[in-house]
Amino acid sequence: MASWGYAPHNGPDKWVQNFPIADGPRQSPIDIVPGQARYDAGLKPLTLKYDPGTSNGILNNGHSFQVDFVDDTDRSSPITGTYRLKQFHFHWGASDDRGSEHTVGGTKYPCELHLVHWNTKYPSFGDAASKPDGLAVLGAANPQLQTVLDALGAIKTKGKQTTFPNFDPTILLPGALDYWTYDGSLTTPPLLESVTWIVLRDPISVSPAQMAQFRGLLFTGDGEAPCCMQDNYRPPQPLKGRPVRASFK
Ligand SMILES: NS(=O)(=O)c1ccc(C(=O)NCc2cccc(O)c2)cc1
Ligand SMILES: [Zn+2]
Repeated sequence: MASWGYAPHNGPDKWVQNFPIADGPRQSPIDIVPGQARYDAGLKPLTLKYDPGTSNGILNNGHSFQVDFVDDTDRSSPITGTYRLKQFHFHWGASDDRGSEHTVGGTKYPCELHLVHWNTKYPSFGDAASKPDGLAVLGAANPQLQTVLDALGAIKTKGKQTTFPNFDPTILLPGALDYWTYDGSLTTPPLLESVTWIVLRDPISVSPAQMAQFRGLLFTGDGEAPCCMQDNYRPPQPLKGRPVRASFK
C-alpha cells in the first residue's frame, strides 16, 4: 500500500498491513458507553488556555485539513499546563449520518474536532509521539466553526496552505468541559499508542451547509482526478478491557 488513505484499497481495514500496531492493545477511536464509564473524582476539570497569537496556518494535508500552532514557546499550554497545542483538525462523513471517530452509545456524529497536544516534558512533538504519556487529544463532536470553514476555499487541494492568524480554538468548544478519558492511540497511521484521549460529553450543532463546506475539499492535489475529502474517519476499535473514566457524575 503506497500510502494510506480512506479508500477501499488503502483505508482503515488495510492499515494493519503496514502498521501492525493497528491491532494493538490501546487503539482509537472507541465507542464510549456512558453507563460503563466510571466517575473519577480525582480527574481535574479541564483548564484550556490557548493564545490566539500562536495560531499560524491552515493546510490541506491530503487526509484532512489542519490549523497549525507555533508550539516552540509555552504561550499555548492548556491542559494541566504540561500539554501544548500543536494543531487541530477534523474528521467527517460523506453524509450527516456518519463522520465522527468516537461514538457515544453507538451514536455517530457528522464530524469530530481533534485538538492535538504534546507533553512538554519531552523535547518535541515527534519525540512525545512515541511515549505512552506523550500526547493528549481533545475530541469534540460538531463544533462551531464558520471562520475555519470560510478559509477552506483557499486550501481545496492536497498540499495547499494559507495563513490563519489570531484564532482561539476555545470558541470551537462547548460551554461545559465535562469529559470522558481513556488511554488510546493516533487514529491515523502511524497509530502510535501514545494518546491520552479526552472526549467532551457535550456536542455542539453544525449545520448541513457547514458540513457541505467540509466535503468541498479534495483528498487529491492539483492536476489529479478530483476525489472529495469525506469519510476520513476510522471506525471504533476494540476496547480490550481498558477503563473509560468520566470527569462528571
Ligand atoms: N486523529 S488524531 O488526533 O489521532 C492524530 C493526531 C496527530 C497525528 C500526527 O501528528 N501524525 C503525524 C505524525 C505522527 C507521529 C510523529 C510525527 O512526527 C508525525 C495523527 C493523528
Ligand atoms: Zn484526528
